Amino acid sequence: MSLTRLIAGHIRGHWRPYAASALMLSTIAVLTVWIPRQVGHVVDALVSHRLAGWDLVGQLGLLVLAGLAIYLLRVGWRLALFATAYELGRTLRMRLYAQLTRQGPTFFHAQRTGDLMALATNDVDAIEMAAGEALLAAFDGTLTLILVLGMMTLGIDWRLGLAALIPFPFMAYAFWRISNHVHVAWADSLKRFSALNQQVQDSLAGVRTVRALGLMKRSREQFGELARDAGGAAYQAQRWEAMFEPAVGLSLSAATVIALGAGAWLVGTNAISIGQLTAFTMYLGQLIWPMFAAGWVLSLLERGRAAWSRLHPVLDAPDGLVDTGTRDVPAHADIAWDHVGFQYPGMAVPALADIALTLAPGCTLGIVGATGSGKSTLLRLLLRQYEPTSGSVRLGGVAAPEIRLDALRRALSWVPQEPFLFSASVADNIALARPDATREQIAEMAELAAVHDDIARLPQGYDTMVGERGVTLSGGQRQRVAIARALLAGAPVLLLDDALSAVDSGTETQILDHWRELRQRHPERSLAVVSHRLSAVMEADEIVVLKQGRIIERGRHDELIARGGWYASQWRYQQLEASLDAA
Ligand SMILES: Nc1ncnc2c1ncn2[C@@H]1O[C@H](COP(=O)(O)OP(=O)(O)OP(=O)(O)O)[C@@H](O)[C@H]1O
Repeated sequence: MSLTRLIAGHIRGHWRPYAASALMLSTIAVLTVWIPRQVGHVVDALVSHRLAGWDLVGQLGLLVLAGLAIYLLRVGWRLALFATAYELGRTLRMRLYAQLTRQGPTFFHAQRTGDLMALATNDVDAIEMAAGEALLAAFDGTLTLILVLGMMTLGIDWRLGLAALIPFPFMAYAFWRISNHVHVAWADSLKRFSALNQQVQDSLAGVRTVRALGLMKRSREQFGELARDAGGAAYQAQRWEAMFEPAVGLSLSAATVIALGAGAWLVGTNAISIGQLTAFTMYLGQLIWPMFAAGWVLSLLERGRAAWSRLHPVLDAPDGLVDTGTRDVPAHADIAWDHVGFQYPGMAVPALADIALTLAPGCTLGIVGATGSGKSTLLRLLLRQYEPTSGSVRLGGVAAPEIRLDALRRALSWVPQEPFLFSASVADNIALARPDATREQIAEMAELAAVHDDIARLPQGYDTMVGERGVTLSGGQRQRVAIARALLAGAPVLLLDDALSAVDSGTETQILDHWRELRQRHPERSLAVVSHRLSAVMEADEIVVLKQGRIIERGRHDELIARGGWYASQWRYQQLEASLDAA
């Protein structure tokens, strides 16, 4: 879709404020061209001594009233129009936001965060300006131009009008050339602003690393370079924009010289009066606005077009995850990885190969293995963050893609190793999936996740703000808050993806004991635990050991110990480590 169609669609949906603005602008234009005519009449009447006393005051009063009306109408159209342009900005931002929430890892792989932020701010602003100020300035400018030219040629003298217009085709040509340059310059400027945004985002996210490695100087230099580039590109764009005004000035000066020369001759031959020549020169002055508006409108439209050409591919990107499913997750469903294989895009070797595994309701599955062996990927396929390359994931016999995404997500509570806390209170963070939960329910889940005492020690307890704008919780506290959040969501399946890695083993045991107590109340709930620490899975109904994407050992804890393989040696090693720690 082009920018024109986007704006046309917006106008159709919001025709009332646009129509009101157009009406007000038309009235302004008529009053504006009426003023020089009135001044011309007054001048002629004064020259011929026909106007004096209260008549003069009355005529001048009309001029003042016209000026006042113009002022009020200008305020009116701005208010009506900007409100609807902001509405377009809001709609675009909502579309962008919705698009971002629908996308999967592949999309975010291809898009840089800084770019996306720039789209939501700078680019949407530019489109807003094109749909607001640019559009109405175009309307107003064109209307004023037609009326003023009409008054100059038909209302005063067509020969004088035509003579005065000689410089304008040159100006139109100059405008066309300048606007081409403006387009290229603004596209470049928006791109460089994105790069700058990305650098700010990276530096903020990695500020501690930058400092720890003593890279401040290099980081400052990099930033300086990008800031210079962005500033330089914006300056370049402004320089081209600045060319519009001299082009207008030059044309008008030439037109005024022609008008005065030809006008003097016409007055001399009595073809027009002095009052008419006065009005004519005032009309010439009034041409400044349409000319200036033309330059301004072109530059705003170019800016809008450059922004739209960056924004619309993102808005139109196909959904990362197509929700084709129509079915619910069957009650008491077992989860099966049915000979699943998976390879990450662009990777040479598969992350998982021929995984056949079942998690029955009420059971616990432990997933262990060396780092990079595919443990997290197993859960990601169940969550449909990626689709298997071969085989399928099934819930109660139904293939995951046949299940509606919202139903699938309701059935699974996932806690990643690095959970995200939003800038909100601890209570709100826990109640994310159940905003209507009572404080008692929230506290109960926090107790189960062994984080209640930590929260009680925070300055405002459960009301303490956390996340970007609040207190910083430790990695272990964040993990436990996320576990409380998942428990409160109450999904039938809990997935802990190394989600106990930052808590000590005593707390880990406590949380897993609490989980077993909770399961007495909800015997159908199941749990899948990915962990490096084997103590987290030793009670599981089945433990699988992964190596390079394949299951190399499986069974219960005792069976695996008896087997004497990777699990048994890892267990011995971890036991030894724990006893050394305790000593
Ligand atoms: N987004 C990705 N793109 C490409 N390759 C990936 C991606 N995520 C993981 N991998 C690769 O897939 C393999 C399995 O990764 P996975 O995260 O499932 O392992 P893991 O056993 O959970 O590791 P860890 O214990 O370190 O968390 C690894 O070789 C990893 O490098």
